[in-house]
Amino acid sequence: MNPKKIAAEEAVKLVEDGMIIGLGTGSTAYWAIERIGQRVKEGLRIQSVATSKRSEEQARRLGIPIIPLEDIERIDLTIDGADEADGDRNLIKGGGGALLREKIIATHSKRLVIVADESKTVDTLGRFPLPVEIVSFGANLTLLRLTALEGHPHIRMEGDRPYVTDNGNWIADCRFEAIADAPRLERELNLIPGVVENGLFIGMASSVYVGHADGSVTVQ
Ligand SMILES: O=C[C@H](O)[C@H](O)[C@H](O)COP(=O)(O)O
Repeated sequence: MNPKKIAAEEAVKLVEDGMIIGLGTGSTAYWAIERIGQRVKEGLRIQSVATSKRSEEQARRLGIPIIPLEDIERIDLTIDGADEADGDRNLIKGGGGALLREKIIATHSKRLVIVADESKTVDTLGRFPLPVEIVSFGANLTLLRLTALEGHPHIRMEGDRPYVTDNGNWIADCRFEAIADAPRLERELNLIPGVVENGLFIGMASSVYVGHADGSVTVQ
């Protein structure tokens, strides 16, 4: 039993005919997209928007209808993964670099359902390095501000070059270890010029589907 797969497949039971679905990014959201693809082949009628180029390619390969964001006014349900989820369903996201598109889609979704295995559940957010998307211009100065917040930032690398997001930006991974006041940190980070968005998703998730090794799924 793959806990990520069973959590994702359970969440896909929420998808109904006529919905506009936000497709998440990552190794857990992957299974949700696969299952949605199967259901589309069986006759499910939905439209979707993707949170990354990777997920869009997967959806197109599976025949899931993708619509441009400019053409929609609502998203009914988004199913996405997370790097950490606390007991209040606050999240760290962006381990796969998709946080900006994910946050835009999540903000405009009537429901954000998170799918994860139990390794992602935590008491306090922050052990997973918090991804912060920054513009490359003046990145060294932006890093100084992140350091002043005790974020111990490191530019994410891909080989010997900075990793570049779907939006052409860089990611600074920040080690806060334990984030005592996540709403405040989210605001402080986004006030830094050069920061585009950060991976704290506070009060956004409607539910978290957690897959366990014994094949069960619990919903928080
Ligand atoms: O940028 C990536 C996303 O936020 C992912 O949803 C997150 O990193 C979790 O990915 P995974 O399911 O692969 O652990």
